[in-house]
Amino acid sequence: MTTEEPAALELIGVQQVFNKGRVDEVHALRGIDVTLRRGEFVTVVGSNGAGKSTMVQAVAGSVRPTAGRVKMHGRDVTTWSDYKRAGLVARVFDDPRIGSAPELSIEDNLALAMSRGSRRTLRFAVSNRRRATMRDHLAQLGLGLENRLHDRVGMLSAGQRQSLTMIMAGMQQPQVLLLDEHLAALDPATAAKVLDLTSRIVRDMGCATLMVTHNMEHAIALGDRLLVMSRGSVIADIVGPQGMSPQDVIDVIVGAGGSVNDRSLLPESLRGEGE
Ligand SMILES: Nc1ncnc2c1ncn2[C@@H]1O[C@H](COP(=O)(O)OP(=O)(O)OP(=O)(O)O)[C@@H](O)[C@H]1O
Repeated sequence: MTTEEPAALELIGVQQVFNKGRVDEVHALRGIDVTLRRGEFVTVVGSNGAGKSTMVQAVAGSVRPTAGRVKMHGRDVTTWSDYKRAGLVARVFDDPRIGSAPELSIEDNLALAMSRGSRRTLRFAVSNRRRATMRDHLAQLGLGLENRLHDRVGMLSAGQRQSLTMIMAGMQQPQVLLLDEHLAALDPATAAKVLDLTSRIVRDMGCATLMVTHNMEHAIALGDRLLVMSRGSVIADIVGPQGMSPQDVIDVIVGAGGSVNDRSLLPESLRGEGE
């Protein structure tokens, strides 16, 4: 008898109600069931307010679901704080200023990333071996940051900083990587570079990855699976979306009863026709 490896990430009937019982009550997640295997790269699209960020937060532990369970490698982490999940989960935000400490040097930020999930200490930051590892990782970016280890991160451009955050996420060796519109603030050329880096880091790490994006082309190109969210539910789970056009995905969304109110998801010819 073979023992099957538990899923890297499981969301089981996850519900999230904000402002319960008030006039402004919001059902942000209405019973989400999603499973990711180790190494799986899942992209998530959906209209504004569909619940994408809330789902990411439920995985990160920054919101506690109203109902349902979150499991990582078979372990129930539903009640774990984001701090307690730090050794399992890495997250890259849409704002490049979040995710690294501006007052600290590149070296110290990387040292923190390496120690994340264990004791947070900078004591080993001066080890030559670790510094060489940092230089190797930074050199892959082709931005010359390997020669600026002692520069403060606050001096870096948005693209350099988001690239550094991706490297830091990789160094954490997480079981689950969360990318929450992490290219949104970057110009197209920089976004393309960070996207390429993302794809390399994800393949090297072999962790389960959830990437929320408003860019349908990115979602189609990168996802082993593409999830479509609408009004707090996953309305489509497309395996191997490569080869589909944005219009094909929109047809799936509409066919599943969803709508596209996010104009950036639409092909240019259809913009202006959303709800
Ligand atoms: N802390 C909160 N308190 C109250 N309502 C919230 C909170 N966070 C999110 N919401 C609401 O929950 C719903 C889902 O929001 P969420 O941010 O998850 O959507 P999203 O799909 O990420 O949207 P977008 O693409 O616009 O970022 C929205 O109606 C939002 O206003």
